[in-house]
Amino acid sequence: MPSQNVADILIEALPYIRQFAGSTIVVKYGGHAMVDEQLKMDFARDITLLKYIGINPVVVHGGGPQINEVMDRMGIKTQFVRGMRLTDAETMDVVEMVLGGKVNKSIVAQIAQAGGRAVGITGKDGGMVSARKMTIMKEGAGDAPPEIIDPGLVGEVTHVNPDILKTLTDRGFIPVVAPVGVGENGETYNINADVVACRIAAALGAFRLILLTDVDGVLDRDKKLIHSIDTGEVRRMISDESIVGGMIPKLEYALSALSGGVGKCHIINGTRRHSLLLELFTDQGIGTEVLL
Ligand SMILES: Nc1ncnc2c1ncn2[C@@H]1O[C@H](COP(=O)(O)OP(=O)(O)O)[C@@H](O)[C@H]1O
Ligand SMILES: CC(=O)N[C@@H](CCC(=O)OP(=O)(O)O)C(=O)O
Repeated sequence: MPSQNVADILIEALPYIRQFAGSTIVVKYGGHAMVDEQLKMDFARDITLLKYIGINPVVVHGGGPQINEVMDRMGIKTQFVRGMRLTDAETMDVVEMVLGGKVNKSIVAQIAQAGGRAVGITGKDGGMVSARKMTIMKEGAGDAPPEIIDPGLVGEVTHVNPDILKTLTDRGFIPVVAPVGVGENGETYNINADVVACRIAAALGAFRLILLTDVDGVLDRDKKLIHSIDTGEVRRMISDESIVGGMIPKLEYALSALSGGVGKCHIINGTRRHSLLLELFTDQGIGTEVLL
């Protein structure tokens, strides 16, 4: 079991630091990994540390549970299909306020407290994330044909222009991106954060893509961690429903990021202290590696 002490991790890290210097690492920070203030501060410190040692981290965050909490308070019902929140205009307003406002700015503030210089943006800034309306195919029960679902203002990414991210990282800033995109006619889209992280990682040709969630990685039916998973196994596990919900887009888009040129992709448990450093800087690594 790897140590959880930062100093110990760093001693083991030296050869990796040399290898990773100057490279870009995209970190998807899932809403379920934002458990408490201590863990959030640890995350901010780990991201800042990466920048200090010459790596360029780009944070793409979610905030699903944080949106749910506000929707609950407002008495608005919410529903997910295949890991996507059905998004009407009212929901879109809440999503944009929570993700682009509260969640984004609190990550920026915590990185600042840790000594880093973060800039919080959404996919709308600098024309970064272009999107169009997504349609969702839901498997029919038994022999029933698949159902086509209109998810409202849920977007699929059509294009990522990474210029703004490159400008920020080149100037020493840490970009923190909320997963909101813009359509051809200026309309706002709610995009699953895993999707945005994977597409940004591909657009940047990232060396690593790390998806932080609230489970140790992809688990089998006995809840045992799968250390590496490839396309065939992902397909099998989705069709026999041992992979469901938010894990579906995570894996599907992680695979497309790898085909898009990302070096390596790992799904790890962000509720474990310093999991990011343990993944990057230890031989054993943690979590699940996704392979083509
Ligand atoms: N086979 C599986 N292995 C691990 N987690 C799974 C699996 N199938 C579904 N999940 C669910 O996926 C969740 C992670 O996805 P999601 O809820 O979107 O998290 P995040 O907000 O971190 O992106 C896990 O908490 C778990 O409930
Ligand atoms: C379309 C869609 O589902 N968008 C997500 C965006 C936030 C997100 O992805 O957050 P997590 O990474 O914490 O799950 C949502 O509305 O919850």
